Order: sequence, then structure tokens, then C-alpha cells
Amino acid sequence: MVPKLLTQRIAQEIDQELMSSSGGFAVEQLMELAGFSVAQAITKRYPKDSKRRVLVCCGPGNNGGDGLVAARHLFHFGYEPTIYYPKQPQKGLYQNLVKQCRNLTIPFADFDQVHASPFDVIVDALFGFSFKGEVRDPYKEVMQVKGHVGDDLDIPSGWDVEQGDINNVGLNPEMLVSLTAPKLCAKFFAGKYHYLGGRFVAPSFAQKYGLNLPEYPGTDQCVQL
Ligand SMILES: NC(=O)C1=CN([C@@H]2O[C@H](COP(=O)(O)OP(=O)(O)OC[C@H]3O[C@@H](n4cnc5c(N)ncnc54)[C@H](O)[C@@H]3O)[C@@H](O)[C@H]2O)[C@H](O)CC1
Ligand SMILES: [K+]
Repeated sequence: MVPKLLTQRIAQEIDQELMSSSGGFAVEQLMELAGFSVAQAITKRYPKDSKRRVLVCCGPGNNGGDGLVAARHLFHFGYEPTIYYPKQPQKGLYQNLVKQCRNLTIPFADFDQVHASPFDVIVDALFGFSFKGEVRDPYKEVMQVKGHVGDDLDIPSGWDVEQGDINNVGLNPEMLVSLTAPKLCAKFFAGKYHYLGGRFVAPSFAQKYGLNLPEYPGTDQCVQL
């Protein structure tokens, strides 16, 4: 089963409809399931015995929120996450996620600490399907941190949602976890593992948008594409 690849507009429309009165979801619910599915996908490919130190880079929107949720679950799964979150919005949703992570003593690192510390896996939760244009500061520098296994959340950050890396950002992750459904840029993904997460789509909803989603195995929150 080959899932449909979404345009930016349709991805945003689906997101809005899930959280509308007809969809009935709150953003916190979707974010929790999205972040949980990313953390679970990481356990499948990067076992904590050899890949314990995980840097989670979080951006200013909901992609970053998914990253905070993933970091929290990774902690509970026995990993050692560190969070890089240069712009922390004042909105209660994000502040609460930060509080939850701080209560677990997950460290928040600045860029110098990120640069100086060894990590086994880098999770890119900087930008998702609302990214536009060229990467602006302060995010440019962290995208240059290379040499680690990368796991990108929803889309590789800095990539155009539909046309891929047209700005030559150069992020080529080993793993991509698409959320709800893959976006058009996923056809340029050349890494090893492509997973789908966000197990919350009603069959009627999937049918309406022609999403053609695969079945999730057992109780898993992610499925390899
Ligand atoms: N339905 C789902 O699948 C769900 C997906 N989730 C996640 O939400 C993101 C999309 O979130 P959104 O808040 O709309 O936007 P982003 O996180 O992609 O980023 C917006 C943020 O970034 C800033 N920005 C945009 N372009 C640039 C740029 N060129 N340089 C710097 N900054 C930029 C913008 O100003 C905003 O602040 C989706 O991908 C999923 O990961 C939900 O969590 C759950 C439901
Ligand atoms: K991302």
C-alpha cells in the first residue's frame, strides 16, 4: 500500500480538520501521539544500549512540540535526551511541555554545549509542514552539526515541503518519521528508514482525503513504509 504524498496545503487542511468540531481532537492529543510515535520509531532502529545519547532539536512551532513530547518518552524508555530549544514560545502548550521535561531533569543545552557534546542520534524537530522560504537564524548553525545519525520528524528541516532541499540545506537523515501521511518532499528522502506515525486517523477521514494509509502492526504507534 503506497500512501498518498501530501501538498503543504492539504497537510495543513487535514491538520485543521482533525482539530475542528468535526475532527474533535485537541492539539495536545495529536502532539502526544505524534511525539510518542517518533520515540517508538527511534527505539526500533537505534536501541538505547548503543544509541543512548539523543539530541532533540526543537523549533518554534508544533514540530518542535512533537520533539518535546518525543524527548519525554525517550527519557521514560531509558535514553538520555538533551533538548536544544533556542526559541521557546510563551504559549501555555509549549511551556507545559518544557515543564514536563524539566521535571524529568532532561537538560536544555545552548548551542555551545550542543557543539561540544557527543550524541549518538540527533532528532530534528525544527520545522514541519509550515516551513517556508530559507532557514532563518538562530536555526542555521544547528543544521551544520553533522556526523551523527539523524532522525527527522515529519519533514527534514529546511526542505521545501513539496520540492525537497531546494535551498541546499544539506540535511539528509538516515531516518524520516512522517506524521499522519508523508508529504511530497518524502520522494526525495534517500535515507534508510521511512516510518509513518500519528495513529489517530479515522478510516472515514483517510478515505475522504484518499490517504491510502498502511495498517499499523499490533499496538505499534509507527509503521515502516
Ligand atoms: N496532523 C498532524 O500530522 C500533526 C502534526 N503536528 C506537527 O505539527 C507540524 C506543523 O506545525 P506548525 O506549527 O504548523 O509549523 P512548523 O512547526 O512546521 O513551523 C512553524 C514555525 O516555524 C517558523 N518558520 C517557518 N519558516 C521558517 C523559516 N524559513 N525560518 C525560520 N523559522 C521559520 C514559523 O514562524 C513558525 O514559528 C507538523 O509538521 C507536525 O510535526 C502536530 O503536532 C500534531 C498533528
Ligand atoms: K523536522
